Amino acid sequence: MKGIRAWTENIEVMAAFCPQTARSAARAASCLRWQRISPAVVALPCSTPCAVTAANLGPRRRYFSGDSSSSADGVRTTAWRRKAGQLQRSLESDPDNPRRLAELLRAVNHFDPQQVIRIFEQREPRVAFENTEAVREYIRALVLANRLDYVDLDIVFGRHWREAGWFQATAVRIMLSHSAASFAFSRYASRCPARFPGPSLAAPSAQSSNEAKACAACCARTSRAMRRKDERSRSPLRQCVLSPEEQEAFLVQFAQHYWLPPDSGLAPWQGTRAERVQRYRAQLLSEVEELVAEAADADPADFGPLLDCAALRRSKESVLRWQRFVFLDDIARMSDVLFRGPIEPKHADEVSALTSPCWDPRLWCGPSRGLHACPSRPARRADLPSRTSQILRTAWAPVVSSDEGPGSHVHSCVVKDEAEDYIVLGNAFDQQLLLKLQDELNEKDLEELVAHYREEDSEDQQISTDRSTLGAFLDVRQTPWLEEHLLGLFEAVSDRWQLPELEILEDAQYCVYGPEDHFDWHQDQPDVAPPPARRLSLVLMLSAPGDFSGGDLELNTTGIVRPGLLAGDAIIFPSETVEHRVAPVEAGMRQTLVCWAYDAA
Ligand SMILES: O=C(O)CCC(=O)C(=O)O
Ligand SMILES: [Fe+2]
Repeated sequence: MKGIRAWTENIEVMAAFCPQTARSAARAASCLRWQRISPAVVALPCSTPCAVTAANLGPRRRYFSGDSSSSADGVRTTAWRRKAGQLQRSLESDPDNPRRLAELLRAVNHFDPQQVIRIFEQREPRVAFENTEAVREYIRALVLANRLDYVDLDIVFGRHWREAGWFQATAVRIMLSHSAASFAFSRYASRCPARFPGPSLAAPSAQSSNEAKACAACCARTSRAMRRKDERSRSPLRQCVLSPEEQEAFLVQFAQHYWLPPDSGLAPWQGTRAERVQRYRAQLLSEVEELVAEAADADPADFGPLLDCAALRRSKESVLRWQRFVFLDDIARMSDVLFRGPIEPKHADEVSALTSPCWDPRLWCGPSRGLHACPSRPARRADLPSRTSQILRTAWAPVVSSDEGPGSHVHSCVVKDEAEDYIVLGNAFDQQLLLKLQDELNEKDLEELVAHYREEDSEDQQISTDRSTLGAFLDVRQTPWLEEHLLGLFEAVSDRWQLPELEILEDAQYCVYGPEDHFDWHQDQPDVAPPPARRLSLVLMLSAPGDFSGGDLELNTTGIVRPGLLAGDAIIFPSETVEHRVAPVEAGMRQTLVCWAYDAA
C-alpha cells in the first residue's frame, strides 16, 4: 500500500510538470488528493490537479487493463476521450501544427499515457523533439506509464534532442531510424531481447515505409501483449527489471529535486534551486560510478555493454545491477536536461562527457580484460618506447560481441556542426557500432598490422609530414558492414561538395596518440589529382573527451577551427583542400579511425 501511495504521489508530482496548466497552490490544496502529498511535494507551485485525473492516480496496472474502477473516473475519462477525439480531428486538419499536437498529447495523457508515447514516437523525431510542449507531455507519459526503465533516454533527452533543436535545418538521418520508438525499442530489445518477443523488434530493419508500418504494428502488438501481462508477474524475465519500488524511490527523489521553480530572476543554473539540483545530480552520478566500480570486479561474462539472451540465463544479481545502472544513468541524463533545458549549445556534449566514462565499454570488461590489464596482448615491438607500446597493448580490450546480422541495427546520426569546408556528424557510430568496430580491430593481429609513423621511418609517401602516432591499417573492404556504414556516411554528405560516386579504395587507419603524439599540418590529398584520388577524409573519434587532453583536431579553413568530437562523432572534409593537424596530446590516449573516399577511376 505504501508503495502505491508513493507511486501515486510520484505520478502527481510528475504530472505537475506542466507550466501552462499551473494554478495556485491554494486551489491544489483544496483537492483531496493533494492534501495527502508529502510537504516537499506540496511546495510545488505547479500543483494543479487539473493535469491529474483519478484515472492517472491509481496503481499502474490500471493503465494496462484500461478499466476504470469508479464511475467518477469513468466519466472523467470519457470526457477526456471526447476532448482528445476533437483535438485529434483538429490536428488531422493541420498535422504540422505543434500546438495542436501538444494539446492532443496533454488530453490523452489524462487517460492513456501509453498512447501518448506511441503518438509521439511515431512522429518524425526531428520535428517531434523541436516541440517542447509535446516533449513535456511525452516525458510525463513516460513517467505515468513507468517506461523510464526501458526508453533510451540518451536518445530522448540527450544529444538528439539538442541536435534536433539546434540543427533542425540540416539534421539528416543517415541510417534506418524511422522513429525514436524503433530505436529505443531496438536498443532495449538488444539489451533484453526476450522481453520484446517478435522478430522485427529484436532486429528491426524499417527502411521503407511499409517496413516502418510493419514495425509499428509489431510495436503495437508487443505493447498489447505487455499490457495483458501483469507488471508484477513472477516470471523470471520480469524479475530482472529494476523493482517498481526502487524506481519509485528514485522518481520521488527526482521529483523533489526537480519539480521546483527556478529561483525567480535567476538563470536556471544559479541560485539555491540550482545548488540543490547540482548536489542531487552529483549524488546520482556517484551512484552510477559506484555501480560501475562494482561491475569492474564482477565476472565480465555477466555484463557486456549489451545484454544478450544469454545474459538472462546469468545471475539475476548481475542483470539487476546492470538494469540499475542503466536506470540511474538515464535519470542522471534526464535530470541534467530538465535542470538546464535543451537550450544551451554545448548541452548534450556536456551531458555525454559527464556520463560517457561510465559507458566506456572497457569498464564493463572486468579486470582481466579491461583497459588497465590486458596481459594477453604482448608488446608490439621491442624497440618501441615503453610509453607507446603500453598504449597499444591497452588500446582495445576484447569486448562481449553482440552477434547481429546486417540490417539488424537501427541508428540515427545528425549533423552537429557544419561549415563550408567540413561537416561533423554526431553519433556517426553509436555505442553498438563502436563496439563492433572494437571487435573488428581486436580480431586483427595488431602486432602484424601496426605501423609506426615516426618521421624517420615513415614508409607512407603520400603524407610526408611530421607525425608521431601509432597506427594499424584496417581493410574495410574485408568488413562489409564497416564499408557499407562508412560509405553511407560519405554519401550522405557528398552532395554538398558535388562529388560523384564514391568508393573506399584504401585501408582505413586506426590511430593511437599518446602524450606528445601529434600529426602536423597537412592535406590528405596534396595536389588536385585526377581520379581515382582521395576526395573526402573522414575522422571518426573513438575516445571520449575525458580520455585525453590536448590533441585537438584543427582545421585551417576560414581561420583555425577545432570542432569538438565526442566518441562516435565523425568529421568529414574535402581531402584536397582542407589543411589540418592534430595538436600534441598532453595526457591520456586519443584514438581515431581515419578513412578516405575516392572517386571511381
Ligand atoms: O587522427 C586524426 O584526428 C587525424 C589524422 C589525420 O589527419 C590523417 O591520418 O590524415
Ligand atoms: Fe589527415
